[in-house]
Amino acid sequence: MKAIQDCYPPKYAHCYGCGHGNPAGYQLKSYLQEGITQARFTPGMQYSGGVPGHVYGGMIASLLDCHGTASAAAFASHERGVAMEEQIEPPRFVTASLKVDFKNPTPQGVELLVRGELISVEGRKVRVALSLHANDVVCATGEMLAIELRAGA
Ligand SMILES: CCCCCCCC(=O)SCCNC(=O)CCNC(=O)[C@H](O)C(C)(C)COP(=O)(O)OP(=O)(O)OC[C@H]1O[C@@H](n2cnc3c(N)ncnc32)[C@H](O)[C@@H]1OP(=O)(O)O
Repeated sequence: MKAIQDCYPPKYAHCYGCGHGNPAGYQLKSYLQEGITQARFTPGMQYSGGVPGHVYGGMIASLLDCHGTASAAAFASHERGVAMEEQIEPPRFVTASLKVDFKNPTPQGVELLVRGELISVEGRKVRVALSLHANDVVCATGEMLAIELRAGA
């Protein structure tokens, strides 16, 4: 299955979160399956938080950020009855607002699961509920408002 981010036009390949053309970035890949989006990522040990063995909060927020905008694009496409990979110029979303709740420490050295569920699509505005899991424990939850870029942006 093609990742949502792999459907973006080449000009977005530099994205720190997901760009395949950014060797210093995460190169995150998100997938929409049965109404839920998922991505898996293991942060390097350099993303240590202040407490030894815990992942830095900003890293967690950035995973939710990139996965959330990819989710918004996939959910909006699905609502319009067309898959991401079927479009020459699929919709692109940026984060207008991202709220993160840190529920439990996120352990380092563990593969993290990031999930997204659609809350609503309202014109160019898509709201996504996000969560980040480690070893089946919910470490963070979030809510994003993503806005679709206008044509030509
Ligand atoms: C393309 C590759 C993207 C990769 C994504 C990776 C994830 C990211 O890191 S994105 C980077 C961080 N985000 C940004 O830099 C975005 C900066 N902000 C902007 O560019 C603009 O404010 C933008 C595009 C979000 C909205 O601007 P614009 O297109 O002019 O829309 P605008 O008319 O102001 O707002 C549209 C609607 O959204 C609402 N809205 C906009 N911002 C917010 C907000 N922060 N909170 C609540 N509502 C908002 C407006 O009220 C409006 O609602 P309605 O249609 O009901 O009146």
